[in-house]
Amino acid sequence: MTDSLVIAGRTFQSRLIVGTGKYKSTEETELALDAAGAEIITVALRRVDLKDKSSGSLMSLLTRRKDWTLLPNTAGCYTADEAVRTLRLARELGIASLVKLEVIGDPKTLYPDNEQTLEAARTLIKEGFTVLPYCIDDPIVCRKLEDLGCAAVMPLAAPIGSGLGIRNPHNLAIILEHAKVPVIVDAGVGTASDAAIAMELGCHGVLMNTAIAHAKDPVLMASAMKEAVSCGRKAFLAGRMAKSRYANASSPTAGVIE
Ligand SMILES: CC(=O)[C@@H](O)[C@H](O)COP(=O)(O)O
Repeated sequence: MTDSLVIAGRTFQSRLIVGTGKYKSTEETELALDAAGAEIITVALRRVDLKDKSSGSLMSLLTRRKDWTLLPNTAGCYTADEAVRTLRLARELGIASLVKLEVIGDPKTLYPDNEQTLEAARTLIKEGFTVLPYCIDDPIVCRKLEDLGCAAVMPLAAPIGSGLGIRNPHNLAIILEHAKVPVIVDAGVGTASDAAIAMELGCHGVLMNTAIAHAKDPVLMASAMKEAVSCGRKAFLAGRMAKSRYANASSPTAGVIE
């Protein structure tokens, strides 16, 4: 059975999107990303030297791995204007037009600024970018982003780097009920069960960085995340049994021969 993630007409086999920050070395980054089986790799435009393709640099790895789809992101941008300018620059350097829009509202929570995110999305979409916005887990903001033409919505599970896991499964369920574009949980995943829960809820993918990069063994955690996303997706497709307050014997008594 083929069960692919489709974003703006592009098909991906992996539903796990991973970041490239916080690793100890470029070698460790590559090993972890391979263990995650990720096809879409996000890179913070403001945190890497895009022109440094020297041996051992992150850009040399990202340029070499033609099998990865780069998802440049605007981490560290606090206004729509900054985010738009950052992505225009990346486009001039030939980095893909599929982009992760991240406009941060404050450095302590790293929560997104809704107004600025909407404004930046509007401009970028007009300019032909395919926009995947990081956003709050608010069904209204997600609907507005979708209405603007975003190719997916990426509500957070919890604050970036917090590892707190899915804080509001009910909001995610409402977002999923109404969205016609993929819903990708982005940020705050701490361990494999968080990723599985997101997928069991029906999310179309999970984006994460810190849970893998800051695990004691990032490569092992990356492979755990790969399996968790896949298991969660299978459980969602299989459809969970109904919950019941009372027991229901595994060997039914009806028809038992006395
Ligand atoms: C890499 C990236 O894009 C982060 O800004 C993202 O939101 C991941 O967050 P975590 O580090 O909490 O997984």
